[in-house]
Amino acid sequence: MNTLILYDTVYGHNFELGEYIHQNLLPDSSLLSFKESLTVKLDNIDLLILCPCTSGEGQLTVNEEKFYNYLSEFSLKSLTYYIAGIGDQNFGRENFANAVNIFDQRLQYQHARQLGPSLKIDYEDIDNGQQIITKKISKYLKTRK
Ligand SMILES: Cc1cc2nc3c(=O)[nH]c(=O)nc-3n(C[C@H](O)[C@H](O)[C@H](O)COP(=O)(O)O)c2cc1C
Repeated sequence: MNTLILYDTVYGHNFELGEYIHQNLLPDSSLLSFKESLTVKLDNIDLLILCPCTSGEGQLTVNEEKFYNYLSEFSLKSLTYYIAGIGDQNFGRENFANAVNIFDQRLQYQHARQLGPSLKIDYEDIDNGQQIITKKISKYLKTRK
């Protein structure tokens, strides 16, 4: 299985989340920043995990936006994806970790398959988020065997 984990980060939380998934759940995956992702041929990826950072008022970062546009170059019908992004609830319900929603809508629009419901994690509740992710991905890996 060809697995790619992408993150963007300002303060490090989403990088650490990507690293957690990489080290503990998907050790054979590649872990890259969104900035490094624009040369990856997504046709060759089976499982895409996104740990996006939310910036501005519920917006993508510049590098996430580039990747968002890059997605349209590919047919993603055989891609499975999972999105888990850390944000800050103090930015309000509409804006909280909204990068997760933006990518979810885009990937659904391109008919990619969801591994499980996308997850928004508050930066003060990361341990709980990691537990949910661990359960989801472990279950998925068992069903693939
Ligand atoms: C300028 C700025 C704008 C932000 N806007 C949002 C936002 O709209 N929604 C949100 O959930 N978090 C927002 N955040 C908070 C970050 O998403 C949050 O701190 C998160 O932990 C950052 O992830 P990181 O540690 O990977 O950089 C913003 C942070 C900054 C500095």
